[in-house]
Amino acid sequence: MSVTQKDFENAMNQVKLLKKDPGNEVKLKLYALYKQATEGPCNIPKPGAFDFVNKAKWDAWNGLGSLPKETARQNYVDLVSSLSGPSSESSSQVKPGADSKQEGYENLLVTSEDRITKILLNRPTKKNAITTQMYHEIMLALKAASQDDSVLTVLTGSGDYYCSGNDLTNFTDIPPGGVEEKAKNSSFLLRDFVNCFIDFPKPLVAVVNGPAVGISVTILGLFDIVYASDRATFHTPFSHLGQSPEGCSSYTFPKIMGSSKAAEMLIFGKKLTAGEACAQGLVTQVFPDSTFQKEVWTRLKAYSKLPPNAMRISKEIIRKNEKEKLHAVNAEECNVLLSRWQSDECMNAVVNFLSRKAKL
Ligand SMILES: CCCCCCCCCC/C=C\CC(=O)SCCNC(=O)CCNC(=O)[C@H](O)C(C)(C)COP(=O)(O)OP(=O)(O)OC[C@H]1O[C@@H](n2cnc3c(N)ncnc32)[C@H](O)[C@@H]1OP(=O)(O)O
Repeated sequence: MSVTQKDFENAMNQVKLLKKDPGNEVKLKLYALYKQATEGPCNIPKPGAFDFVNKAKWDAWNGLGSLPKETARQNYVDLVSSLSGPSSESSSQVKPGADSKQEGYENLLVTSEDRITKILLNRPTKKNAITTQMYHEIMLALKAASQDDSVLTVLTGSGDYYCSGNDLTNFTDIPPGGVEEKAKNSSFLLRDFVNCFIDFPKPLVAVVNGPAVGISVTILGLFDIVYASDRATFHTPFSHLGQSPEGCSSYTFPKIMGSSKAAEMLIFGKKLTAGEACAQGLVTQVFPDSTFQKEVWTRLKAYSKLPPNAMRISKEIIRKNEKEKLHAVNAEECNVLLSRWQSDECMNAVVNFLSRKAKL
């Protein structure tokens, strides 16, 4: 059976999550198959003999001759699957039954207990800022949660923050194709990431244990319930960062809180307290921090005993008329960001953040 574009994309994501370095020879094979699958036969001039790295890459790609794109795609998927082996396979599968902890994620802790799958952002020293790898891990965890035996899925953070948004060092890892290539890849990544939330089939709950920034705030409009500690704050400083709204917030926020309140947050970066966010409908309920975990988990355990099919079908009917619109909004927001990320305003803001400690 031939592989689909989705299989190919999944394989690309798997490569980023490989625990063991597969070695240069395999990496060259992967590179060559990827280029052949996406661009066809080698179409760039042969690098000079002393340009060792690019020459090795060129040799590997050129060596595939006129291998059809479809076959290259198939070979790429097969190679990745042989590298992933059973351990990484199991990392994206939730074992049915109680109390299982899934291995294989670097900055997430995914557990399944009492029919609830909990995805914990687990990078507390960086306030749970989301690295490129974490975007992929969260997508894999959501995919696994959508297929496991749990009936509710929870996203929460470890330490004092819920999440400080996109890790701003994601801007520093510029590939040979330059900022434009990085921006394009990031735009696809962001689109896929947000799509996973739009399409998630089970009730999805955010347990906002502390301050939330950027994308961790905007995607809240795609959750079914948002519980917040009274320590939590909600901040979307997009203009300060030379960026623009994502996570479908340009559509969900005005709908949830009205256009002027949404503008204060999304254009002017007004930070809301948990109480304010609740009054504006972004948060379902606020709990005192001292009893937050106990009260929330007691409530969620009770909800998890409700008939799962009824909950899933109710979610589907509540959301289905919006899905097409949300996908269109997501695509448009990612497209706008593609040029925002290449703007001076954005670059300067990122440089300011990254150099702030050096200035102290
Ligand atoms: C062209 C390339 C495009 C690439 C794009 C990739 C895909 C993008 C998808 C876009 C999606 C989303 C947009 C957003 O989310 S915008 C919001 C981004 N977040 C921020 O602006 C927050 C930045 N952080 C802060 O303002 C502060 O750190 C804080 C969260 C208010 C906490 O302040 P604090 O004083 O209490 O703690 P601090 O010492 O600053 O932080 C502790 C360590 O954590 C590091 N850290 C915190 N947040 C981030 C972050 N977002 N990115 C990277 N690092 C972060 C901080 O640097 C400290 O580290 P260290 O101890 O100095 O090593």
